[in-house]
Amino acid sequence: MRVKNLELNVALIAHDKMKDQMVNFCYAYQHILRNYGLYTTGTTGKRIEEGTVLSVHKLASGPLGGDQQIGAMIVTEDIDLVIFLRDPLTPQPHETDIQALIRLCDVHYVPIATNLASAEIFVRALDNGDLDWRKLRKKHS
Ligand SMILES: O=C(CO)COP(=O)(O)O
Repeated sequence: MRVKNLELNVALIAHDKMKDQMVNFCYAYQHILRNYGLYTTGTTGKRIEEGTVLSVHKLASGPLGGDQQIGAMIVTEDIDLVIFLRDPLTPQPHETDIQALIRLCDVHYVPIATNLASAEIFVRALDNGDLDWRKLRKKHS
């Protein structure tokens, strides 16, 4: 049996048109995701909890500052992987917050998947232990 690993935390965020995709993704990988601390923007988290067995920590809704709250957690090394299913075809009122979040991932060496194809690879990598190096980074931060 796998020991629950709360040392690594995953952020899950989806724009409105991508929320069904996010719920389906979380449903398919809930056996992996349930082993990690899960942090979401507000509406994404609500949808994930309605559609899966997962419990998540819900922050503010994205347009109201949720992306910035996740960004602050990245700065303190409290987020180790970001799955952000962005809608590339719809302008967002908080585009600057979105860009800031992506930038902080690059600053702090946090892997970020912005579409389903990369999300699947990353979640399997997480399960394989490929992101365990993040624990060392947290330890020394
Ligand atoms: O807008 C978002 C990310 O930029 C997502 O926010 P919600 O999960 O609250 O819809």
